[in-house]
Amino acid sequence: AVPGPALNLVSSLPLKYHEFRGNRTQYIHQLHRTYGSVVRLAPGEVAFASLPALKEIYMSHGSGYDKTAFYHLFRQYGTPTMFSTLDKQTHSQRRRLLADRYANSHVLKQDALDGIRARAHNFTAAAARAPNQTLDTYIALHSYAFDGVTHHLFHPFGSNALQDARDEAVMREVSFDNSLARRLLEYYFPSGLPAKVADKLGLLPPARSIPRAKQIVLDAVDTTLNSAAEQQKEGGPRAAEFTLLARLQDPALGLTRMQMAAECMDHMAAGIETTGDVLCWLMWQLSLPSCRGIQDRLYAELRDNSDPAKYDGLPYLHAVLKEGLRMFPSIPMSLPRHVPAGGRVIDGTWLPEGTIVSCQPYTMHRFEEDIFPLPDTFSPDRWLGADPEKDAEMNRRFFAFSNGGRGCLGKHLAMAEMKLLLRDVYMQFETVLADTGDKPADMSMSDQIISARPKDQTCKLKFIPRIKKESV
Ligand code: HEM
Repeated sequence: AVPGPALNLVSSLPLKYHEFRGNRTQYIHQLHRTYGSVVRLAPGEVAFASLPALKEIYMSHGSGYDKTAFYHLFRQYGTPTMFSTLDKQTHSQRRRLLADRYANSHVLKQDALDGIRARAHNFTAAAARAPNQTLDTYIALHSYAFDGVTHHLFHPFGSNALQDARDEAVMREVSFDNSLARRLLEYYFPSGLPAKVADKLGLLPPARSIPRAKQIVLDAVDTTLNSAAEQQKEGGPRAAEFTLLARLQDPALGLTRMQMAAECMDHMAAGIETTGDVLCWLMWQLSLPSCRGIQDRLYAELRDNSDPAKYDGLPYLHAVLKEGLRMFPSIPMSLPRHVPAGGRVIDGTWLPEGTIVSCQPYTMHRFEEDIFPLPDTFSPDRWLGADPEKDAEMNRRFFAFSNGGRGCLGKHLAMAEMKLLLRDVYMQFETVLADTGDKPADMSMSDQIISARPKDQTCKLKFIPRIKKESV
């Protein structure tokens, strides 16, 4: 039998209780710490925290095991997307058509990268002019992520949330969504009855409502479709060649207007929370007094390599970001998959077909302490070791972007965005926690549907210019 609390063998209530409280990831992590690398979550659901299980579930047979119906929650405009597709074949057909838009060589193309650089510049400009040098980095980083991803999706129709309050309001609509409980109810009770009852009793926050975000995407799709219909009038508005939208509109793909919009919307959502949250946690961590030495070392590396083209090959910057992704993976929670027909043995445990199985990045990055010693300590040095075998062991367990055929498509874009931002910030500023006189913000994890965010959704940091400081 799979180890775990006796109650979990007969009831899914303990798991659901923690899900509704936004605490699924920590609950599963604690179960692993108590029961080991395989634990029973609920009658038909088991979690793993080992490399053989990760490989089997996510990397075997092409794309690994099929996704569960949980992913239907990610349909956009009521239309399936690549991410929400359960069936492997349909998924891989779509992925093959879109993958080159996110290849590293494509992300690094000048037009694509210049837009991200401009947004990183907007961020440091906002920090430089912030009253009392203090910026709510939660807001500014989510604006940055929004601007960066929409540049890649549909430039010149991308957002400018760092400079334009109307666009910032769109980012807020998406990032401050509070519909976790309602969406879980939809998933567990598709009939909709419990949600209706809870509504009547005033127990639920409003349904997810992102009308302005939906409109931004539809406007971009429609503007370019109309101009295509007018035989691509010279100078008429159209999506830049490097964008996802330009690819989606290729007539050879045969996609409908709503399919294009749904795919763009999905990638937009995938690119705001994830990148914004990792950067927010990481900059908060770096701003703690204990990390002052880390900031100084990062600054020294950036100052000695000031050529902007070199940002990608800087070992310490890379190690700092990797450690941020290890400790604060913005999709920390278990990624559910079904055991295929006939059942399977996963890391020595036989499970019948249909069992929901998963690994979670949060635990994969902490559980095996011989691989990740002092797992709750922020230590970029662990990624700079001289032992290639040890590095390989850590990298095999690195799961922030998932792995295999359904792993993150946008990871090169995300890495470029995060490195460019960190480079620009830490070359110019030292950051410290702002002394606002308020109670410090709660930065602990609050699980949403698949992603997690800092609980209070605010993070005020003070940006002290390096040059001024050095010349004092
Ligand atoms: C730090 C930033 C990011 C992190 C940590 C992250 C993480 C992940 C993870 C863990 C998955 C797999 C989820 C699952 O199986 O349920 C995923 C999928 C995906 N991500 Fe990201 N992501 C990030 C940024 C981005 C960005 C900027 C984009 C750009 C559009 C993006 C686009 C996607 C897409 C399209 C998928 C679905 C791939 C598929 O179904 O084949 N992500 N991401």
